[in-house]
Amino acid sequence: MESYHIRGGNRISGEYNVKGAKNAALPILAATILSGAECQLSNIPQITDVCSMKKILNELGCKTDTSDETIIVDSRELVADTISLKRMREMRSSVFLLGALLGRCGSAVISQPGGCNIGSRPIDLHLYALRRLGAEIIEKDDVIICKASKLRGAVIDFSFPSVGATENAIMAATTAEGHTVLNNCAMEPEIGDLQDFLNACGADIKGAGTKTIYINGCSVLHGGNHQIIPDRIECGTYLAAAAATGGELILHHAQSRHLKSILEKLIETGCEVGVKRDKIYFKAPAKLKAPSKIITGPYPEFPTDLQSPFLSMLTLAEGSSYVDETIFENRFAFTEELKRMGADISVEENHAFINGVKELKGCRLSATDLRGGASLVIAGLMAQGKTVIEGIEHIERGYADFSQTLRSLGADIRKTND
Ligand SMILES: CC(=O)N[C@H]1[C@@H](OP(=O)(O)OP(=O)(O)OC[C@H]2O[C@@H](n3ccc(=O)[nH]c3=O)[C@H](O)[C@@H]2O)O[C@H](CO)[C@@H](O)[C@@H]1O
Ligand SMILES: C=C(OP(=O)(O)O)C(=O)O
Repeated sequence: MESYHIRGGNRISGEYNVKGAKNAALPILAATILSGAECQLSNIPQITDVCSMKKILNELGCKTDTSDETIIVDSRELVADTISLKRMREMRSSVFLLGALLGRCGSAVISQPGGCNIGSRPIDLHLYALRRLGAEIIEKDDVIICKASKLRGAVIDFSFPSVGATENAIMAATTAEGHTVLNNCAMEPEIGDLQDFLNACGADIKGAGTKTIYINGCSVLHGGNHQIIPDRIECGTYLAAAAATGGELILHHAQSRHLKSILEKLIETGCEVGVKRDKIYFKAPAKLKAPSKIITGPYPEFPTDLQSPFLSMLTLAEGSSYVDETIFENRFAFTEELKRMGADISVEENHAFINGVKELKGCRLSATDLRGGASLVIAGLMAQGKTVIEGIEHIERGYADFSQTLRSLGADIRKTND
């Protein structure tokens, strides 16, 4: 079983090239199916979720050719419309195959997607949108069978701005007959990236990044080239690690306009932040101050994916910090592990109260989800003595070369197989 061994106390300092966004790369890889042609995607992060998505594409008949951070997907010949239970369970993003397959061949057979254990994560909004576009959906035992002899444009009103449901609806509507209007959409930058990729393949989509998206269906797409946007969550995680350890960072290929709520919180804790084109210059004080309450919410509010790294970072801050998690009902599980290190945290429903303590003690910890896992690594970097983190497969779903990157930035961390 692989684990990270960390000896705390070193600062996270240096320079880093931010990788492509996991949450943009995964739906866009699925969307290559809609093109029915060859697409070249660059700035693809080398993470295990991308490997899982490539396996699914291959099993459906797509040919993939990978070199470093570029993938060419040739989706001319599809041989299947069914995703196995095993592949569906590997990651949440397997659900994107639903919109892509329906749009391409009018049928898809899937099951409930797996992924991080951070809440119940139903897919009712995805299914609602696809039904509005004319899909017939039968849910039987573990299997979800979707069919549409013809998808037709529709007005779709989301009751909540779900990121994944917005993306699945965009994919299915891209090749539907007629116009689609999506209301109360999620506005995350990764949705804009999906729009840009599909438009590069000949789609007619406008409005991503706002609450309303307009799609003129077109029967045939062509191949296209696209560069994935930088990962704002990876960027925020390394900033939290530097802030937690009194470090200094220069991040290259960053998109600071996607990081507004994050940089504002870091400035409140006493960090200095400078931005020049695609670079972020960052310097943390010796001791952080507790910021005003962190409340997660749909973009542009504070991202739920950075709630845990920030909470971890605040365990040694001066004063009391408050965090409200409004997106996922089970995203404080990692705080139990932080408490074993000596953190003073109490959780009531979706509120966490953190009283800054003088030190954390190294411990043997277990990661149970991606961002919670990254936050345990941050705690290990801050702690006295040695921390061992198990369950690192969760972390490597979303961070490329996590331990090597942290080591190159000064951490005493090693990955072992014991
Ligand atoms: C691959 C990807 O992009 N993952 C991101 C995406 O996940 P994901 O697309 O799963 O997140 P959603 O925006 O859909 O989920 C937000 C909330 O809506 C609920 N919901 C969602 C869909 C649905 O059909 N019914 C329903 O009730 C969820 O349970 C959750 O409480 O956005 C989340 C919120 O920013 C991020 O944490 C994830 O990193
Ligand atoms: C929850 C996350 O991802 P996913 O939706 O892929 O499970 C995440 O990136 O923090």
